[in-house]
Amino acid sequence: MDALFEVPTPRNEPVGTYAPGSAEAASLQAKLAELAAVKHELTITVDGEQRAAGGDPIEVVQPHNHQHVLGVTHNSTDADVADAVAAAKKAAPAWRALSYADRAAIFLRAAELIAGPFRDTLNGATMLGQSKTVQQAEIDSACELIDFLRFNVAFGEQIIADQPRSSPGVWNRFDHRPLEGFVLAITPFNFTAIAGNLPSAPALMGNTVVWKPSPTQQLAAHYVMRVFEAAGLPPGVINMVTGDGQAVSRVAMVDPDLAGVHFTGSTAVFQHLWRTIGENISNYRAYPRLVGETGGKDFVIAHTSADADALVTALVRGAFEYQGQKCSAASRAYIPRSLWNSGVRDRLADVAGSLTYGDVTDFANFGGAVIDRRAFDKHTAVFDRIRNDATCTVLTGATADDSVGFFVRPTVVESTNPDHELFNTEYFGPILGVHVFDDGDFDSVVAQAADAAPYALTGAVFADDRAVLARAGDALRFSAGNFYLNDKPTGAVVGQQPFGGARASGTNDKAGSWQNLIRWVSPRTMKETFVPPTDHRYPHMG
Ligand SMILES: NC(=O)c1ccc[n+]([C@@H]2O[C@H](COP(=O)([O-])OP(=O)(O)OC[C@H]3O[C@@H](n4cnc5c(N)ncnc54)[C@H](O)[C@@H]3O)[C@@H](O)[C@H]2O)c1
Ligand SMILES: N[C@@H](CCC=O)C(=O)O
Repeated sequence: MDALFEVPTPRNEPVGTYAPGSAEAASLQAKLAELAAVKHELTITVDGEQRAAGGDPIEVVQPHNHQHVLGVTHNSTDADVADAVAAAKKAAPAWRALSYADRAAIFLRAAELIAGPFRDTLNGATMLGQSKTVQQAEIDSACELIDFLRFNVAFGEQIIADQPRSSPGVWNRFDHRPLEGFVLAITPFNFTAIAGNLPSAPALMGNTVVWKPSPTQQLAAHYVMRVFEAAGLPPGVINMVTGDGQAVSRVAMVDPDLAGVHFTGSTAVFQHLWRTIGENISNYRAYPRLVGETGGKDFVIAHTSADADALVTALVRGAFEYQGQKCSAASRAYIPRSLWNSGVRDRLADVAGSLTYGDVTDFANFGGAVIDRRAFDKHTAVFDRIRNDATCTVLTGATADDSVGFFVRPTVVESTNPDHELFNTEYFGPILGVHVFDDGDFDSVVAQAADAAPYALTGAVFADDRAVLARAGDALRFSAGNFYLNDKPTGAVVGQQPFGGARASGTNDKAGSWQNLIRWVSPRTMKETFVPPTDHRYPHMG
């Protein structure tokens, strides 16, 4: 049917509380038990068919209980990826011929399925597979993913409605075509919402997709794929391949029909993908669109006028929720000496030291484990270096225990050296570096912090003095794509704080906004002249 429709006005999904004794807590606990009791076969999905990939097996475990295997996935082979690419190309003509309303309806339906019957499944899979507490899973795999799906439909409509002007006797139009070819979505372990958004955003705009999730997020990714199917997504529109990505790099990245890459993950991997495209640039049918959101070294800078309680709460939540494994996590703080000595140091160390990290199925815990052995080893190596560094004082933490799960304690380290690795290296875990400065040095500290790290993702300033907030905001203008005044630097909400950073943090195409979706269309400008001229001569020719 060809008609003009107005899409439903999106609203942010309310966050469930899962309070002790509540029906929602009981329902989720039952689902957690059900998911943990099964050893899942975590397949690829190509052209609507599920099958095991042909490469080496990979065990997907609970990070907080690494002996518990949740399922087995396999590395995809070159042939698996080639099949997925072929399926995406085959599905493209019918998918892009479908009206925007029909495509949008599928993703709106997916949002309602996640809000309803699939909510516990996605939350449970995210908790068990990625070691998120119920609060952290709820804001991710339920609310943020639902929000992406609902808001993207409205943003897509806004893009389609944006049309050029027309002069008398002429009708100018934009035909917002999808890209020619297929889009490759490569997603990180830490957010189920990002994993669901990266393939679905280009698909909404009419593209077909090959999606490779992270092996450590594969349990939740498996169920996101089932949601898309249950919502009526036709076979081949989103094809999921599994494993470490090597075959994707060998096959999909160099395919002449690669139309775009939608990536979130580390800076190093994105730069590798970009280089691969650069090396093959003359082999593609069109220039592939590159959208990548990557690492961060996110700051909190306090002024003497800051509220100490708000500052400590923001540091604890910003640095230690989800074990610091958010690209937005506070990982470096700059605190004036008077504030530090009048209680902030002791309260921060006390609260951080009291946080409980454990089995996330016990809802009383504040956090879980880091994602895998590699992350665990990286943190213990950092602790070894810090302990042997005279510029560093550990206030709490710097211990780790992998006997049951990959547990790393919330760690606060004070360093007298603002050029220390604590202030420029992404660890992606629960380590907060603190530099304490003389009260009068605020402006010079802001200037140093602005460029101390190669990243520019998130950052926050705490002050009660408006002139200070304004001055710091100017000095830090290019140091964070998401900038917070008197709030923690994590927890962006779709439609409210469009998310993304610049410099080494990515292309800043703002997930959860029209600015991301516009990368997945290639407009054709059309001009129709109703009564075309029939004489080639101009008036000045007499
Ligand atoms: N800026 C953001 O919005 C944002 C959001 C979430 C995470 N992150 C960043 O992601 C990182 C953590 O996530 P991660 O550990 O999953 O990142 P990662 O870079 O290790 O992996 C990301 C994805 O790339 C795949 N991959 C790795 N090598 C590949 C290759 N050669 N070819 C193809 N695919 C390959 C992985 O399997 C995974 O699916 C952190 O740096 C974090 O800051 C950024
Ligand atoms: N958008 C999330 C971070 C995503 C990266 O890991 C936040 O704002 O905390």
